[in-house]
Amino acid sequence: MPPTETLFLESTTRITKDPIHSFMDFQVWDFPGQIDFFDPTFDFDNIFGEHGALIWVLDAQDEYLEALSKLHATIIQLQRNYPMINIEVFIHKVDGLSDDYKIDTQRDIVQRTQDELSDAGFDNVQISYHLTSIYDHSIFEAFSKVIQKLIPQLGTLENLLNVLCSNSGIEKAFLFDVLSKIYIATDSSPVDVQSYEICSDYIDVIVDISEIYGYSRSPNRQLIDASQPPQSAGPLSNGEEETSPEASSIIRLQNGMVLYLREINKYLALICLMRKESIEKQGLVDYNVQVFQNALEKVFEMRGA
Ligand SMILES: Nc1nc2c(ncn2[C@@H]2O[C@H](COP(=O)(O)OP(=O)(O)OP(=O)(O)O)[C@@H](O)[C@H]2O)c(=O)[nH]1
Repeated sequence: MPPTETLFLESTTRITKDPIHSFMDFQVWDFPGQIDFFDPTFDFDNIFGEHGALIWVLDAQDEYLEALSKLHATIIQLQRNYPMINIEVFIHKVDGLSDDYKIDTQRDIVQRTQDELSDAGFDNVQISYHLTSIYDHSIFEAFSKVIQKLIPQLGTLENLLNVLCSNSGIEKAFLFDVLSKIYIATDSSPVDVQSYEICSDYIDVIVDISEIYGYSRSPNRQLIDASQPPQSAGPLSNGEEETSPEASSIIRLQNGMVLYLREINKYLALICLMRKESIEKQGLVDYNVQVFQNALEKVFEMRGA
C-alpha cells in the first residue's frame, strides 16, 4: 500500500488478524490503541501464549508518555508470564523529526523504559528499538529484523550467505521475501540503508516488469513471473515450466556496481550487490548461487521434516 493511501485507513476497533503465507506462515495481529490489556475480560494468556514478538508502536510526532507507561506495564506482565516473547518498540513517524530530535526521542524512550523496568525489579530485559516511517524503507527494515529473530534457521542462512559472498566476490547479499519486501537473512557484513533500499527497489522493478510481461507458471514457481534479462534462461512455454530455471536478472549500475537477482522459490529471491569485475566470472557466480539454492532447499526441507 502506498503511504498516501494510509490516510484513508479506518481506525482499528477490534483485534484484526492478518495471516501471511510465505516461506514461513505467520500472523500479524493488529490491536486497537485503546485496548486495555489488564481488563479482566481481556484474555491475556490466550493471546500472548501464542506470540513470538510484541511490536509496540509509539507515535514520535505525538505525546507518547501515556502509551509508554502502558508499554512498561505490558512488558512487566510479559516478563512475569512470557519472558520468551521478543519486545520490539517502533518509534514511528520519525519522518517529521530532525536527526537530532530523533536521537533525543529514542534516548528519552530508552531511558524512561530502563528506569521503569529496573524500579519493578527487571534489570536485563532485552528490548529492541527501531526508528520507523512509512515514507522510506525503515518500516520494512524494522519489520525484517523482527521476523528474522523468529526464524530458527537464521544462523544457518547467514552462514550460507557468508560462504556465497566470499566465494563469488559479492559485497552484500539479501534473501528477500518478495511480496512483503522483508529480508529474512543477509550475510554478516553490516547492512547499510542504501544497499537495502536499492535491493528493495530492484524487487519493485522486477515485479512491475513481471506484471506486464509475465506469463502463467506453475503455482510453485510463480512469484516473479518472468524477468527476461539477457542472462535469464530464455522464454518458457507453458509445458516447460517444471524443468526451467527460476527467473533471474542483472542490472549494471552507473557507479560500477552490479545487482544480481535470482528467484529462489515461490516466495524468496536472492539479491546480491557486487562490483562489475565479479560478474565477469558470471559462470562462477551462477554456479555458487545454484549451490546456495540447493543448500537452502535442504535447510527448509529439514524444517518441514
Ligand atoms: N507522517 C507519518 N504519518 C504516518 C506514518 N504512519 C502512519 N501515518 C499516518 O497516521 C495515520 C494513522 O495511521 P494508522 O495506521 O491508522 O494508525 P493506528 O495507530 O494503527 O490507528 P488505529 O487504527 O486507530 O489503531 C494515517 O493517517 C497515516 O497516514 C508515518 O510513518 N509517518
